[in-house]
Amino acid sequence: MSRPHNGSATAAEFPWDQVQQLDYQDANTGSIAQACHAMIFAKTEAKFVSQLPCKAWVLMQMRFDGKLGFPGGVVSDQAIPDTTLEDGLNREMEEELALDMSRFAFSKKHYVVSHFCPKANLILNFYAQEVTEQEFKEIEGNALRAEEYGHECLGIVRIPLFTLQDGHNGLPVFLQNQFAGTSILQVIVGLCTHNLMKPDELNTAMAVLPRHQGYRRLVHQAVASFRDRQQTIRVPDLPENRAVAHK
Ligand SMILES: O=c1[nH]cnc2c1ncn2[C@H]1C[C@H](O)[C@@H](COP(=O)(O)OP(=O)(O)O)O1
Repeated sequence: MSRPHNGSATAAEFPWDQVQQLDYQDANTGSIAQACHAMIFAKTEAKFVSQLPCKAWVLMQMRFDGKLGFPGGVVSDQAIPDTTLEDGLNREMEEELALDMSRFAFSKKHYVVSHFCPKANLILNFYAQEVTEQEFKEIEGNALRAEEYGHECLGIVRIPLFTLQDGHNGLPVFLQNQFAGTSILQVIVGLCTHNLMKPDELNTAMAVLPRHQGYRRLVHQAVASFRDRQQTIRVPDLPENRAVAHK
């Protein structure tokens, strides 16, 4: 299978490129593997030590390899094939989180963005689903009883979406962990597309990611394409968007 279509092929400067989503069968008939991962989050009024707004609880996991990542996995290598990408994602969510499919099944409406890694010949599809605070706590609790808990998933973590007064501890420090695949990019894209990160916070995040400056272009692309698909979702005022608007 040839390289997936990409609006701006500048992969040389960065190992990942945004691509249009292929369907499950396309991946299975070619040599490209596909993975799906998902962000589950709940907006909250809760405050950290009664002062700092938490904004949202965002679920990630400590993986078996010591890296942080979202629940999910490869969906194109199954002995019994999944029918769709979302079937594959939901199968992974049941295995890793024991997610109740009667209430929280992922579908196309939760799709956010896809990136292709030519080196690994792998497409990484990303989804996000908002739940209530009560549901979030339930999902966290259930995850301890999941089949993969203690194996592929060594723990459930929440992203600290606040920065302490020193301007460093909190989100900036969290972002310096090791992340699997594109998951650090997905964190930022997920927060921006779902209005959980303001432009100044995005700039702080980018400043602490010197190894990942290529993500700035990809965050901009991902937010723009998400906005095109979901007209009703307000797009954060990214610096790049302002530059485009002023042209
Ligand atoms: O959360 C993630 N976001 C993006 N890419 C990820 C994430 N977690 C892992 N990865 C990358 C790294 C691996 O190359 C593949 C497969 O991921 P994994 O979840 O380990 O899948 P399997 O358990 O092997 O099915 O994606």
